[in-house]
Amino acid sequence: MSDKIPVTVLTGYLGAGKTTLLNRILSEEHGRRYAVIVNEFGEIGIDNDLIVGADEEVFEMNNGCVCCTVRGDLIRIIEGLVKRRGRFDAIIVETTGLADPAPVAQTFFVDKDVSDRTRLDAVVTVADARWLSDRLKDAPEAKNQIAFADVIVLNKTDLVTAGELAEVVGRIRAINPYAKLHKTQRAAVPLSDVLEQNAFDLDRILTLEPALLEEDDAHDHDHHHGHDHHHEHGPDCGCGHHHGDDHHHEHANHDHGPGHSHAHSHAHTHAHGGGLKHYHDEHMQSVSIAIPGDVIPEKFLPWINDLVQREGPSILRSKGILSFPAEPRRFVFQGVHMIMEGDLQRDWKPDEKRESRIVFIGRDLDEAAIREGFLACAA
Ligand SMILES: Nc1nc2c(ncn2[C@@H]2O[C@H](COP(=O)(O)OP(=O)(O)OP(=O)(O)O)[C@@H](O)[C@H]2O)c(=O)[nH]1
Repeated sequence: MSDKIPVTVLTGYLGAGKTTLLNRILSEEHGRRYAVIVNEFGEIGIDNDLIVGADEEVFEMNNGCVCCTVRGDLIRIIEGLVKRRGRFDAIIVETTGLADPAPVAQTFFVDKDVSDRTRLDAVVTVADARWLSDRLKDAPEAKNQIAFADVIVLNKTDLVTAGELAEVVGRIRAINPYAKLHKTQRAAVPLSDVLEQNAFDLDRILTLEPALLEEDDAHDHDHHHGHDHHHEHGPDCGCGHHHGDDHHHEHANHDHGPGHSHAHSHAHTHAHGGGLKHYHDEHMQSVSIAIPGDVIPEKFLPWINDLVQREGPSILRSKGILSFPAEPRRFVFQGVHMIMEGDLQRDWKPDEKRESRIVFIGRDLDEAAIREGFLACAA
């Protein structure tokens, strides 16, 4: 593994329990030292006061909305931090409850100085079991935070019945079938389940359990399968903030034009055996396609580049592991909206089945076209 500093992006809707989790992280005896970067939206210093722990350094970014100003701020703070390497082992970025995690996540790919020194370890989303279902209906940023998550801490389970909890899990799985999900009270989750996950590590990018890809819900009730579904709708960055004309998203391609609309989830319920419910989310969906063998890089690379350029606003996350003919190494890529990176990584192991697999999480994806395009790259 690289000696890059791991960064955890902690997100979640207002009041979900981010500060509770952060306090737990900072007060537990884990022998690690964390630098914490807190993004405040408007209120100065409040979260800072709530955070316990003497050894940690807390940096605040008060310059407004995380999705607009932060890149520059975050880059400056991280550059300052890495110069003082040795005083801490890892970084946690807590974002405001209204933030789209995309620009924060992108910072770790886009900025060379930052990406040379740090690696995005995981996006951890804290969700409120009592209110999440409602917020998924009326708050696009809440949905984005779920869609982006590598780890979901489903908190405040004390406030719901078992049936309500199963329902909210079903709704989460309709949006993001891949994240690890932990149900908690007071964000009490073993820190080893939240920190240092390597969820974004290019070498372990597909943390998907193969079973998740099968149409089979027998193995674990948490592993509901997101049913792909598409629907015509304009692109929607979902950031939920109104932006002036004076800011630029260099590569991020957030569409704040007339197509900016709030996604409402009109969930359909399907009762399955055992009382489990599967929800379809008409706007947020996942597409996962596997080719049982090689793809041709000269076909695949132009195709994927073109796809993320064109569909970037609606693709929240993309990941893939590819097998190229006569190439002993695995080609691994990941992306956030239209920013994508990929390279050849470790060798395929002798006992590993060489296959090519891609996953997208996004809004209103044209699954049939994506599938057709990818299959056309098969060797
Ligand atoms: N009932 C219940 N309350 C909880 C739980 N976890 C946290 N809380 C309470 O929920 C409130 C919000 O928790 P915070 O940790 O401040 O949430 P946050 O996500 O940091 O909130 P913002 O900073 O406003 O976005 C606090 O009053 C917590 O004490 C839980 O599991 N059950």
